[in-house]
Amino acid sequence: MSDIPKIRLRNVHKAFGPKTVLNGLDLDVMPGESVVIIGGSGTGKSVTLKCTLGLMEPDSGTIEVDGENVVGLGSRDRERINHKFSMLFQGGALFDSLPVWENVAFGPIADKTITRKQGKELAIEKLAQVGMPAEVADLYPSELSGGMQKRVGLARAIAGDPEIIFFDEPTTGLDPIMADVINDLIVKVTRELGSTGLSITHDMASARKIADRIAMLYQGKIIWQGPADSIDHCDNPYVQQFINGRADGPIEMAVRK
Ligand SMILES: Nc1ncnc2c1ncn2[C@@H]1O[C@H](COP(=O)(O)OP(=O)(O)OP(=O)(O)O)[C@@H](O)[C@H]1O
Repeated sequence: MSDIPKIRLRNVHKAFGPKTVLNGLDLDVMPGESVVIIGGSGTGKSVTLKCTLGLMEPDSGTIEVDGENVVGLGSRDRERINHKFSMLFQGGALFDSLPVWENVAFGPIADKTITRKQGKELAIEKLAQVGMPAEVADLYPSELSGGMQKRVGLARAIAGDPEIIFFDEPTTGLDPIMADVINDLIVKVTRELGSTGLSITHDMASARKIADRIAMLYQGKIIWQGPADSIDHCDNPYVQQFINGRADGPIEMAVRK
């Protein structure tokens, strides 16, 4: 494993008007590692993801991908970096007007790296990887359940063999069993590809399952990080309050201030 992090955030700051959201955030994600950022609503998980993806510029700090600072890149360089990424969006973000196979193969077809015929073959192969039969390829997103849409979104996220996959609340809106199926699939497909994963979630069951390392975001910083299986034994009171879903604790006191 290389010593250079796949993703490295250093001293990242982001404010909206008077509201400071990220306040010196540091985080490393090593090649092939799966890191899950947890934290309460409005703590800046999405802002962190958007800054890393280049959808939002941090006010200061650096964000490196494979050792290259990507903050402030021009559009051509940004496109080059974005080719390393894919994302599983919270709502699936499928195009309703396109059949499943075109949704799955959308990126490679749009990039003109494959023909439409090859795209359909690729889609069927990727659908199989997420446990879906070939017949699903010709259905439309509206004909699928939420869990199936999520699987199609996952098939799309892996279609271009990305080096890094971002997962935005991958289990939101799913029942606990389907959520577990999706978590297992995330682990399976990222291992098969050898991809690096960066996810954000509130769902501790999901974090425990898909993370090698969990990082907790609070008041604009990572206040604790460690192996997923160590989180239950950590003595950080903020983490303990969050993972046990307690109303009382230091997090509530901070909100009351
Ligand atoms: N474009 C924006 N303009 C102004 N404020 C924003 C913008 N984007 C995010 N914020 C603010 O930044 C804070 C963090 O938002 P963010 O969406 O990152 O939280 P989150 O941790 O992902 O929350 P949730 O778990 O509820 O999705 C919020 O107070 C939000 O209102």
